[in-house]
Amino acid sequence: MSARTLFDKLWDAHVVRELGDGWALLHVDRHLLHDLGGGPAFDELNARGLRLHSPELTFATPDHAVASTPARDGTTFAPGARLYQGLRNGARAAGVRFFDIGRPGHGIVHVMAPEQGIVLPGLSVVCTDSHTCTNGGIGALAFGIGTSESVHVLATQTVRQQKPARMRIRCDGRLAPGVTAKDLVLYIIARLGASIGTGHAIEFAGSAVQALDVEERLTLCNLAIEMGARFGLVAPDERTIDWLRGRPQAPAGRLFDEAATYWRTLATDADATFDHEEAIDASQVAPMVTWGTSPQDAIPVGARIPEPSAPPASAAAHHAALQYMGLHAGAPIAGTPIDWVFIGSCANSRLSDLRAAARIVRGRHVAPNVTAWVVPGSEAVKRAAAAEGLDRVFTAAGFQWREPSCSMCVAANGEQVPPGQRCVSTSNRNFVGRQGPRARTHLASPATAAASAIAGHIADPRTFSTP
Ligand SMILES: CC(C)[C@H](C(=O)O)[C@@H](O)C(=O)O
Ligand code: SF4
Repeated sequence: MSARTLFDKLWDAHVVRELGDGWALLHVDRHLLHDLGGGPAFDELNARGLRLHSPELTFATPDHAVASTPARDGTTFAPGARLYQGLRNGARAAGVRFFDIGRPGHGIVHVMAPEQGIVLPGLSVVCTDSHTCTNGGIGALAFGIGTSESVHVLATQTVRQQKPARMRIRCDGRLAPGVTAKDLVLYIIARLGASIGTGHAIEFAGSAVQALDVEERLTLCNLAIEMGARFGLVAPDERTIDWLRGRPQAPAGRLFDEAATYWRTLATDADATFDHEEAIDASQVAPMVTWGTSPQDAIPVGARIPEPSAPPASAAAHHAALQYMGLHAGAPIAGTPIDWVFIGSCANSRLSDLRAAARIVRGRHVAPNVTAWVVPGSEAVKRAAAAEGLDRVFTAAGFQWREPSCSMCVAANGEQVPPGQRCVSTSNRNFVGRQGPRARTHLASPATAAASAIAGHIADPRTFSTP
């Protein structure tokens, strides 16, 4: 067989039938359900008199519309109670594993699925959520689908999909100290634009990507959709294999070793070709922060807010973004006073993210003008962080330590940044109104968010010595 990319290998392994014009019917190995999509999909399945095809390949977790308040339950955020109950009842009736809040395994769907070993390299994974691409960080064929497609998956365990073009973004060189995967991906989006990946599956490769730990690769692929790509991928390697060994839903013993032997075959062949290639010098990346209302509006934290550039349409958008954000071109972004810090979301709420933030926070205090939250991405992250004492590091510094939820990333559970207020957020979208009506969002890494919480303004994490 001719040389193939990682993406080709994953795709080929799942084609049930070619449908013509680049379309294929794919087998789905893991169908993930969250509270916004899962209940409605079960309702439609039932209304159409269809039966769930493969309950053992379907996994449900409530994440978007549940409160993150300490001691919450599924109904604490009353408007989300129906979604929570719809998912729970639909899952129970259909015999689907439901990871209830407060129980081991619960969390933001894109955090708990790889963490639990539900998602593995080489598997196809779908969810009614655009950030399903996160799972590509361990070499899964993972992509977001719509609710009617989810009903199709429930009924048939297959999905119709058009094969995208293949892109490789090679990142070589070393990330400087204090620079993280979040900074790298914001840098890539700023450089190549928020639509560079449209119609493509992006493989992130090169020495800088190989040097990332697995959780950082999940962060990198999480933002593939913010460059327009429904698939982001990193080839599984020994780090991936070590990270997955012993996960609750992963195979064990000899079966794990056999699976790992297969995973080692998935990397792109040396002579495989891509439809589009880009190269990034990772040594040039600084801690990044966004100034505008698209993830591509990212600049180094030490830079000035850019002047609008031609053509006029983009200049108008630039002005609108500055106005929405209450900022002025030419001013330094660092030093901008803030009101909120949100450390959470499927981009940056894993244990390594909380450790990075805690390193800066330890022994310091949140500035009096700032309300700062830590929302761990899963029950397992929350418990592991607490076992290391990170919860106390944060609370002693004046942070709120909350329960796993999407929370203020999308404010679907009512947890909003108040109108006109400014938030440094470790999430992945800074769209108009994303964190609440008129809320102003600056995307950044956990270290930059932590440094900003302490400083009371947007701050460079490298200026904080860490003990
Ligand atoms: C609500 C959900 C469908 C949505 C998505 O698809 O990504 C959300 O998770 C988001 O991050 O905007
Ligand atoms: S944490 Fe944010 S980006 Fe991730 S699934 Fe939830 S709402 Fe979407």
